[in-house]
Amino acid sequence: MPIFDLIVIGTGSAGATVAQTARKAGKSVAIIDKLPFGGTCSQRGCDPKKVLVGAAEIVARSEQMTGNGIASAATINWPDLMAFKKTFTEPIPENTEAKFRDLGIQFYHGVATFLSPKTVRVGQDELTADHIVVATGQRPKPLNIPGEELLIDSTGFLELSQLPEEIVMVGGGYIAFEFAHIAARAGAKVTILHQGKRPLEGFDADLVSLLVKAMEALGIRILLEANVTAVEGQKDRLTVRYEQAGESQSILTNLVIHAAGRVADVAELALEKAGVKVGPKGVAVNEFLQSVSNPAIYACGDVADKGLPLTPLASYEGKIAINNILTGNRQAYTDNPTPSAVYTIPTLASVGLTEEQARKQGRKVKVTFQETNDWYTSRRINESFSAFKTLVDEETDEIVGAHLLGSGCDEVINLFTLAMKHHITAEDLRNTLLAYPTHGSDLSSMLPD
Ligand SMILES: Cc1cc2nc3c(=O)[nH]c(=O)nc-3n(C[C@H](O)[C@H](O)[C@H](O)COP(=O)(O)OP(=O)(O)OC[C@H]3O[C@@H](n4cnc5c(N)ncnc54)[C@H](O)[C@@H]3O)c2cc1C
Ligand SMILES: NC(=O)c1ccc[n+]([C@@H]2O[C@H](COP(=O)([O-])OP(=O)(O)OC[C@H]3O[C@@H](n4cnc5c(N)ncnc54)[C@H](O)[C@@H]3O)[C@@H](O)[C@H]2O)c1
Repeated sequence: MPIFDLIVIGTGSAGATVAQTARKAGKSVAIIDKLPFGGTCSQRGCDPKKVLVGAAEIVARSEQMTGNGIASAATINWPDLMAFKKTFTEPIPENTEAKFRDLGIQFYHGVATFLSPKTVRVGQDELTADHIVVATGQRPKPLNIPGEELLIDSTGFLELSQLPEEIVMVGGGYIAFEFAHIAARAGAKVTILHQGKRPLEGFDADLVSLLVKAMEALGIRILLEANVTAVEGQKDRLTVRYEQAGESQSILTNLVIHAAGRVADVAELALEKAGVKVGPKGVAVNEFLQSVSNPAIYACGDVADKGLPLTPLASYEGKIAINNILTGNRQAYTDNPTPSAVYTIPTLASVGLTEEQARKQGRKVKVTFQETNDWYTSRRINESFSAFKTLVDEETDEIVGAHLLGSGCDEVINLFTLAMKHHITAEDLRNTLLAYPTHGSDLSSMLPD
């Protein structure tokens, strides 16, 4: 039985960070993945998604400017766009494998399953190690409805060779909103069926309602408190059945996409054989990202029950987990300001507390909210929906939350994050010179005097 210092399960942002750092520190390392190496972000998530968003932005920008110097709007050629996307995703597995080989990391393809607290099986191999890191990410949550097998998930959407005319998204979070914009800009008729009262629940309600208006102006239908009960039909002739306000309704469509959330991917791990406890949000870990029930096991990234399931956190947690394995639990997980963006057009971005959260916590904050479609940065590109909301602590003058809607706000949110992380006050920010005219130069006008 091969014996290692460390086994890592998962080759995504979290797992790869752990394996590479451990190997560079001289440890013998094995890494396992059931899918082509490289994880979600680079092959089935952030990166390919944003290639498609890039094309959708060109369509949106050219539509906005038609009649203002642009003769006609651009259109998307879906097969060409997918071919371009593949130039990013296809090299990933080979490049990842080559990196592991160069570093001397032993790699295994297949499903990892625990046999005991320190032993894992992959295919015919049984591997054992002093420490095992679970970095297996998330998978779409089961919907438990008849016809569930007729839906495709985000991975399926990012692989579509042709875009159908009509699409229904089940769910009202990141994936539903981002994919709805891509598909609509590529010419599809999109309906979002969301079970809750408001979509994108974690984001500022005022900005989300403006974003919803922007989507409706684009022709995207958003149905709220709509509970999908079944999907029927075959191939590209599907009926989605749902209940809304006590009434049974249905929609005929060509494609139904699962965008109703993701859960920790622990199904095949047999974690009970390793004595590893799992909570509703994933593997239960302490502040050192160590399993609360088996000290030989650590978990990081989307599969761990700490932090949000976002790429920057997966790598951050990977670094913490491996530092703790190498040095004996010295680095506690701390909540950093974590920016997040929804790549719709206009983009929605957020960091820190929402107004609702600040009020619940009893924080005394100055709240500044304004629609900015008449600001130069929006008018220059003829953007109709843009706004911001900032929250500044009344006593310390530090920013506790920033919420932005509009072009460029996925970059501007990083300036707010820097200010929050390094305790730069609103006054200091207002007095910082920033290149003009840029989206960033709007920052000082978003802060109270
Ligand atoms: C469509 C989509 C778009 C996204 N867009 C963004 C974005 O714009 N920005 C952002 O910050 N985040 C985004 N995310 C989230 C981001 O992709 C994840 O937070 C990040 O990839 C998590 O990394 P990870 O290493 O924890 O897991 P992953 O990258 O998911 O890696 C886990 C790996 O473990 C493997 N695995 C699972 N179980 C087993 C097993 N039993 N045996 C062997 N291998 C196993 C899987 O095959 C997978 O390769 C997006 C996610 C999706 C789905
Ligand atoms: N830009 C980004 O950073 C980005 C983009 C995509 C995904 N992600 C990550 O991936 C995760 C998964 O994305 P997601 O959009 O699937 O999940 P999500 O949690 O963002 O949204 C799922 C939504 O679907 C709703 N829902 C749940 N069950 C439903 C049902 N049966 N019918 C209708 N609606 C239902 C939920 O209330 C929720 O609003 C996210 O939490 C995020 O962390 C990030």
